[in-house]
Amino acid sequence: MRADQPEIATVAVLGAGTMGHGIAEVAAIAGYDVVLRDIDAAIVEDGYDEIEWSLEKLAEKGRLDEDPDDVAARVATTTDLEAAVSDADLVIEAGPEQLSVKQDIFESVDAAAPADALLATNSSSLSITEIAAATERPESVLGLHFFNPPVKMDLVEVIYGKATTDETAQRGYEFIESLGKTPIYVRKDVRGFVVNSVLGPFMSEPAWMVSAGEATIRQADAAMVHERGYPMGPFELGDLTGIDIGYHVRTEAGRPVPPIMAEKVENGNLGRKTGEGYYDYDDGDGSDYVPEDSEGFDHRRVEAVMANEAAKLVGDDVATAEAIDTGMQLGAGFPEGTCRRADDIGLDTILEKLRALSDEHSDDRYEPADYLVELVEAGHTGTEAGRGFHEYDTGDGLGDYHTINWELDDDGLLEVELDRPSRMNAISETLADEVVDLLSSVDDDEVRAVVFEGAGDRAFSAGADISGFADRDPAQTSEPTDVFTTVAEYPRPTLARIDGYCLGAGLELALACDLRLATTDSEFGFPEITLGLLPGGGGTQRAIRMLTDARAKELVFRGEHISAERAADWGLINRAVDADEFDDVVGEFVDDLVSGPPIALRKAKRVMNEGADESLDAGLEMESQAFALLLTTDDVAEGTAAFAADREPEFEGE
Ligand SMILES: C/C=C/C(=O)SCCNC(=O)CCNC(=O)[C@H](O)C(C)(C)COP(=O)(O)OP(=O)(O)OC[C@H]1O[C@@H](n2cnc3c(N)ncnc32)[C@H](O)[C@@H]1OP(=O)(O)O
Repeated sequence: MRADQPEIATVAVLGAGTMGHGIAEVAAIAGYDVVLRDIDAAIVEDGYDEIEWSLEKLAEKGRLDEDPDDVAARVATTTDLEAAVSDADLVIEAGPEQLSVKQDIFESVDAAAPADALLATNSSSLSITEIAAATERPESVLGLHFFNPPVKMDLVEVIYGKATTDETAQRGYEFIESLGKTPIYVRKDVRGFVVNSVLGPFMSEPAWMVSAGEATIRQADAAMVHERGYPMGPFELGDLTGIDIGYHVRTEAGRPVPPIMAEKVENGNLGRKTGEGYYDYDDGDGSDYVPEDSEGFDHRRVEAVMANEAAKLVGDDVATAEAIDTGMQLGAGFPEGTCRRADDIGLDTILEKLRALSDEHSDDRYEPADYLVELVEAGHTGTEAGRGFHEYDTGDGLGDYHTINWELDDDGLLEVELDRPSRMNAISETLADEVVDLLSSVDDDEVRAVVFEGAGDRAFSAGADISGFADRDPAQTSEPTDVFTTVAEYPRPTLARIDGYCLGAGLELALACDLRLATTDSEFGFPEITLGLLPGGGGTQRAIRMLTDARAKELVFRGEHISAERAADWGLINRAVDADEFDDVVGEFVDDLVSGPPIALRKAKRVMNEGADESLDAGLEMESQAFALLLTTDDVAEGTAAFAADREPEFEGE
């Protein structure tokens, strides 16, 4: 931010509908003074009531740090546009999706808002450049595209219009970060921005296939959900968002409309809102596809067209591959980013598929993006090649991981963050592999202790990633206990720092650690039984050894959550601590672990873990051998000397 630009303190939100009041609410939660404006007093009051209702709900769920009344008190309401924006540092327009309406609003805002205010539109489909043209200061206008509902959705696209300056975009980006949300830059004003551009083929390609009799609706939905792990099928999603919406987007862009889509719109079958769309919700069972319907669907075709769209965006400098992947995960709930998935499939395979489709159908939409061709010609064909859209670790360990973050500090503390907050840090195969890779590659001699934690403020981890679970072939599923065994056997003390849900495989990971500390708001459980499974990552065995028989079986058989207090009372965790003391308590534990004698800690861990499965005599024998060995170490000399001198010992692990 330039020195002459004001800190954002006051935000004016124009439009009190679903998006407007949602944006006003998240801004108020983040501490901004907000003015919510709409043309009609009743609409503004409805919007304000929705904010109050939503804040109460957040407070009930323990997801608000303040009293809801105090947050709501930061939102003022008005119908006077000039009054709303005259003191605003940031104006966010969230009116109807009509260019002329938005241009009228921006013209008025331009006349009334301070000269240095940032002017944003929440448009999801209109041109930022054309909206900005209604002002005398298009350089200060940008898109801030929140997703619905803003309170729940983490992603915001920060979009440049043609004249938007870097300073303007950066101020918008930093504002979004200050809301605790995740911004991605969309550096050119392209139709659909990033998320809707890539989501387009997810919905339209299956529609072309069904229109041509190459697939059925249920087959496509079942395959994309149960085989490829998407949260919804393309037709199910079309019914939810409204088939007419996709239809209008395509016609306005001058793009052909798949016949099945056109037919539905002509017949007024627009989806859930009309009771019938691709599925019948009034007289039928709605989206009633089952996993078995998926057989034979060419999902590669859909994913190839999506990857091609992503390649166009990267090649045209609209967005980076990282931004696209973040956008698709947080904005569309995809299990992984489109670029990352394309890299896993292999960009050469994707290119081949597009060329084959192009030969077969001679349609522009299969024309490979220049950037995709360049990557393949340069040998950057994806994960296996070490580089594709992204760069990959080539097997020599300690790479830049995708689903975990890690840091090894000078004291030897290795912090590992499970980083899939939009999926409650669910443990995917990739995440499990990355933890194993990290622990096997890091130099043990430099590590004195390991702390695992979950990203975000909702979960340590809500378990194994359930997406596509039902359809997974057991023979193809990698050994689920690998990661848990690696953690359990890691030769340094490990600690799980738990704040939020700790369920299923998440709890199994925590149980594989030596120590577990949790905030009192955390919840524990093995819900696997409710899915027809059992805790398959060592959970049954560790729980039965750690708890009484009755308690372990209660956890596994009932699948219920238990509170952190009960978990501590049962001995499942070491402590349940109030949130405001949590960091201090974790710090005290960690200090002891990283400053303790490394060899003695390593031996103690091993003797205790292995001895527990042996007879008492065998365990005592292991203990006495370890004790004798420790007597020969420098650390013992240091420990006893420090005791005699009444000072803190400095153990070197020698
Ligand atoms: C061998 C080991 C096997 C296992 O571990 S099996 C898995 C066992 N775990 C579970 O069954 C827990 C599943 N999750 C839940 O029950 C709920 O979530 C919570 C109670 C943890 C939280 O509920 P709420 O506050 O309503 O949040 P939300 O909308 O359900 O979750 C936010 C997003 O996170 C995704 N998610 C949550 N858990 C998982 C998971 N385990 N695998 C994959 N995704 C998960 C959701 O789907 C959703 O995503 P979207 O926002 O796109 O709808």
